[in-house]
Amino acid sequence: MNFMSANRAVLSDLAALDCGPANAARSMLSVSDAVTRAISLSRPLTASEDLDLFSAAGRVVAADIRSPCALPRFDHSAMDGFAVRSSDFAGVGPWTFSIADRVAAGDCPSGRIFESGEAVEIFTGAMIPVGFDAVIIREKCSRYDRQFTTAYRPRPGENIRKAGEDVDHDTLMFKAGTVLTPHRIALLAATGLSRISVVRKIRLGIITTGSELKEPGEPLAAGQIYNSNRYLLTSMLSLPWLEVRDLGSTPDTIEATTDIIHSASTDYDIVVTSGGMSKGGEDHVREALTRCGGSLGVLDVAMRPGKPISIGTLGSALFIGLPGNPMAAAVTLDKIALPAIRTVAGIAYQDPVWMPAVSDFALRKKEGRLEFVPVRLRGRDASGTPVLEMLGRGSSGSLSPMALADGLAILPSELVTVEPGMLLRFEPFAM
Ligand SMILES: Nc1nc2c(c(=O)[nH]1)N[C@H]1C(S)=C(S)[C@@H](COP(=O)(O)OP(=O)(O)OC[C@H]3O[C@@H](n4cnc5c(N)ncnc54)[C@H](O)[C@@H]3O)O[C@H]1N2
Ligand code: MOO
Repeated sequence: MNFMSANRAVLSDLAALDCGPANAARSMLSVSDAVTRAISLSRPLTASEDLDLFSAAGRVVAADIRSPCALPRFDHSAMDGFAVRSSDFAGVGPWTFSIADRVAAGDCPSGRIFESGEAVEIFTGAMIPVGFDAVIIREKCSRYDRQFTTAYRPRPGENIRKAGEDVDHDTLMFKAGTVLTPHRIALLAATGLSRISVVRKIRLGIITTGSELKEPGEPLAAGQIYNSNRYLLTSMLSLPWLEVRDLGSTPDTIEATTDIIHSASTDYDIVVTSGGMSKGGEDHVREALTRCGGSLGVLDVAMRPGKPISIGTLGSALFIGLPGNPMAAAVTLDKIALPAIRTVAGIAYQDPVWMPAVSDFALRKKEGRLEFVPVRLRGRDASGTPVLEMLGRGSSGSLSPMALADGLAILPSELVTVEPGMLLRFEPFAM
């Protein structure tokens, strides 16, 4: 792929950047095929529970929700001022009105029919009394006791929020699978709904594998390291609709790995492992999964980092085997495994948020692998496009590039050289 076609490709969808493995690696899946397959292996959970609005925040809607009423519920004033009839503004102003009543938010207007030349003092949020079709803000009026004068002619409808202009009665507000963000919870509250049927929390167990692993705080012997993936994965999966259980760490033996995967298989909707995915004599996860009756549908993906990512099934659970290298674990969890995990919760697939950005770096890469590079935003170029600074690419065992990055630059699989000034797809981290 040359410079110009790379610049064009960045603006199309991921599949266009992701032509998959080159000849040398035909057995590998492209990233987009891996995501599609991972999603197809995931069975959406049907169990639900009814929760109050506080508890439902961040959870996934289990069944379509229609509005039980219109919003606003009634025509009301958007400003403090005077409710008037636009037909009372004949000829040339100023015009004088008598103040015949007063309505504040929460009041029910008297229902009396007002005469021409009468106005009602009104406050933000108050119901518009029958017969009035505009509100003049009080700053445009001079008040003298029970009268006011104004030189301002309002438009019909001015400063009136109409019933139903936000939401109509009985419209589909949220489809099943919608995540209840704060704004959505507020909308439900405004309609008066107090209990919501949400998908029961997905039970997800995390197993870290590796004889070299110790926990932070423990003494380290030569050759040992601290288990950082346990904390990485638990924090990345700290989502309101997931119930994550840390199932601990296991040494690199086929027996221990089989035992822990077997015991997780009945209690969890999703089992995630880290490490032991490649093909060395110390990597037992794939064999252990087979011994537990599981199978893999995603196996070896044309990406860097994270090639050994594997996804399959384990009884009725979804199985996700992440590579042990920390950066590979983070990228594969985010890009391949999370779409599958979200599918189990009933959340529809969404393309990652991205923007075009300009590289300030040069590098050579292997053809045939979609590459994810940790980058930091470093201002904007003369045309206002964000500029990306590369933060290390060498080792998927490194943690600091990811820790310092604002997101990932995506290097198309066909690309072999990145040059400064090249337009790249930048996917920011969700902070
Ligand atoms: N002969 C081959 N060797 C490797 C291949 C290959 O295709 N052929 N693939 C390489 C790639 S790519 C990756 S990624 C890794 C994946 O390895 P595993 O999933 O088997 O992971 P481990 O070997 O167990 O560990 C790799 C690395 O990461 C460290 N690690 C593991 N778990 C943790 C943890 N919980 N916290 C912190 N660090 C962890 C581990 O100590 C190793 O340094 O395989 C390559 N090799
Ligand atoms: O996926 Mo590995 O992450 O290339 O080291």
